[in-house]
Amino acid sequence: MEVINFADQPSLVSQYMSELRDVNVQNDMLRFRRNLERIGEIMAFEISKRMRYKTVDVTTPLAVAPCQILDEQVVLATIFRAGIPFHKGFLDYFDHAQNAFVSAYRKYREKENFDVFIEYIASPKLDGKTLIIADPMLATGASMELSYRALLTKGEPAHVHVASIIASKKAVDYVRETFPADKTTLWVGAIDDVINEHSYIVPGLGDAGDLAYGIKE
Ligand SMILES: O=P(O)(O)OC[C@H]1O[C@H](OP(=O)(O)OP(=O)(O)O)[C@H](O)[C@@H]1O
Ligand SMILES: O=c1cc[nH]c(=O)[nH]1
Ligand SMILES: [Mg+2]
Repeated sequence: MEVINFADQPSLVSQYMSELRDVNVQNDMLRFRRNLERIGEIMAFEISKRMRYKTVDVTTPLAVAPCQILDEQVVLATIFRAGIPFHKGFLDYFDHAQNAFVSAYRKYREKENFDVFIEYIASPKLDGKTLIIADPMLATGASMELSYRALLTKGEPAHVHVASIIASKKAVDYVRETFPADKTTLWVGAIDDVINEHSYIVPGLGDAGDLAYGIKE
């Protein structure tokens, strides 16, 4: 599995990442959501460079111009709730994409132990398509794996791009073990070393869903 880490090269993504992490900036919910979106836009553009294009003739007011257009059917999947602004960034670039939505939530058995439940899925058929699954946080990797398995009930994608903003080292290894190596690419804004006893990424950024939409009960 190929892993592309935006932290390996200087770019504006680093600036947006610093604002997402910063306790003095991240409490501005509008900016927090917009930064998730902006990183989604940039990742969409970088992923688009790996896609297949075909040449078509386009009529301009003066003549016919040969133009390259996307020759893959993209499906943009996301995981509620923190995935929503990140997904929007992708959708603003892949405007002809189909979309899939999955809900995954942690149900705590006790303080430190939880199961992840998938309750909702809405997806088009996925056979032969390019699936991008966008979720800003990849902590244990459980939500991503279970969402992917739920999506596989809708068909077998030709390629899977897993897009995340912060991944733990453990989750990168987990995705490597559980996703098909020959047709998965993992895109991340940063990889952090630690996940704590509550399965939060450290240093991470905190609870992405709460920061984007407000604290839940
Ligand atoms: O890799 P994991 O250990 O499964 O954790 C990652 C999940 O945690 C976050 O969602 P959360 O469950 O907090 O729900 P939310 O988006 O509603 O805040 C995040 O958006 C991922 O879906
Ligand atoms: O660090 C983490 C882990 C899971 N979910 C989050 O929002 N943040
Ligand atoms: Mg959350």
